[in-house]
Amino acid sequence: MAEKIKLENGKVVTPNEPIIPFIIGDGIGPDIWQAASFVFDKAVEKCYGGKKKIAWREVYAGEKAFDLTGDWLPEETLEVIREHLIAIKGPLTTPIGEGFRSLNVALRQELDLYTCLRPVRYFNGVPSPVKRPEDVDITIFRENTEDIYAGIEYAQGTEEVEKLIEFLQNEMGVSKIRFPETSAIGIKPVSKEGTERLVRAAIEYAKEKKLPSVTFVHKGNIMKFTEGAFKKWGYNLAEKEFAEDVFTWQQYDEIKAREGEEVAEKKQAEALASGKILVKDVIADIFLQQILTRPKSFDVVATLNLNGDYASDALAAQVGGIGIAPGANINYETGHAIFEATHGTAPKYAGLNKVNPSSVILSGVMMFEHLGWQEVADCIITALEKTINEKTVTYDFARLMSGATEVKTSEFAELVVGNM
Ligand SMILES: NC(=O)C1=CN([C@@H]2O[C@H](COP(=O)(O)OP(=O)(O)OC[C@H]3O[C@@H](n4cnc5c(N)ncnc54)[C@H](OP(=O)(O)O)[C@@H]3O)[C@@H](O)[C@H]2O)C=CC1
Ligand SMILES: O=C(O)CCC(=O)C(=O)O
Ligand SMILES: [Mg+2]
Repeated sequence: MAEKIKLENGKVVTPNEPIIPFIIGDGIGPDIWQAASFVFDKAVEKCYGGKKKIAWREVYAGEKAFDLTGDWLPEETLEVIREHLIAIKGPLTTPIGEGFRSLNVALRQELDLYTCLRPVRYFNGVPSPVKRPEDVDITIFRENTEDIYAGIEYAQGTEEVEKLIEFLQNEMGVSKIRFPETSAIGIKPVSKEGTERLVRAAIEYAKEKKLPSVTFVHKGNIMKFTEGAFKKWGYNLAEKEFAEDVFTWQQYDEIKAREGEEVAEKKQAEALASGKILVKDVIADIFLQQILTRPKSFDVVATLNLNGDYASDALAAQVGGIGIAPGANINYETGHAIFEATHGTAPKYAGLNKVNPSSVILSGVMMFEHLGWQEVADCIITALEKTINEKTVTYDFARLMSGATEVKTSEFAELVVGNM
């Protein structure tokens, strides 16, 4: 019997026939969803021989929702996901000139899915532009509800922006708006609560997976009270809530100021030798260089919304591109999660049965792990790797590989299933 997934004592409880809402998505969405869901169903069948299966329930968002209901993001869709906890989606186009800045962002905000979790690792055989792609094994915890990404913006020439600029100049003494007559204004909210819950989730993850470091990526040297505070609140939270588990660069600096560099070095070395997680930070621009020059320095990354967006596409490129970049949007307290690829709707490929479905397939792998169906996740990974190693791949990999056979999205899915 089809049943809802539940959260009991903070743990996901998955029935044998869980109802999982899905959004097909716009652009390449239908092509990749068809391929990915075929892989999911076959893997579940292979692992459980009919004893377990997914009861898929389609919900609408984006162009399909608009065509059917006149609404880009119907309330019913949000209600169904709220009720069923877990969902998976294809990419959604942002309707230009409509009320939503981005439907994807709106879904994250409405359900308060504060962590955008994007693990980036190399799969054997995938073509990459770097020499040692296997050195990349970095999990991004991107804050998903705040920052300049929250969409609080006022267009140039509007009454609102005039009011805001006048307030900033006259009430707040701001004199740095270079061209006040022709400026638009964006607002960047970054809170202590928002930072703390994200950083807590990132450290919990590092603890659970026994990873040696968590790095805060920020631009706090310039944006001191938002990105700088993210770093400060992050360090304080780590030291307060994870005193037994971490050693931080903030502690290092304090010991160094008090007792000298040698002592600080010694204490850090002792802490790390005893298995503590090193909590450190890096400024966002140099981070983009260091992920190329020494990616092994990073394990878990906790960062703000916009930094996380840029970093996830940049890191994806290092391990083969956005065609193989999965993700999840999660609220660890309520248990709500929406799994989705890192990429968008790639409109020029819509309906061509051409693009790589691996990002959605791997987002499904993350979903199966989250549900506790590890054997299904393992079965898909093994078959996917085998298919890539056989060099039967979609256009994005084929153009970078020698001796590859280019296959269509649906053919790739069939080959993956054949390799299970
Ligand atoms: N979560 C979401 O739903 C997201 C939605 N979007 C939305 O998507 C739309 C298009 O955004 P855009 O900036 O073009 O970014 P996209 O990620 O949609 O596409 C950019 C490029 O990435 C490559 N690509 C994307 N997906 C795949 C895939 N599955 N397999 C192989 N290659 C792939 C293609 O590269 P190439 O040209 O080299 O072949 C494509 O042209 C916008 O409306 C944007 O707002 C964007 C990001 C996330
Ligand atoms: O919502 C969008 O249109 C873009 C979102 C995005 O790029 C992302 O979350 O990585
Ligand atoms: Mg993005």
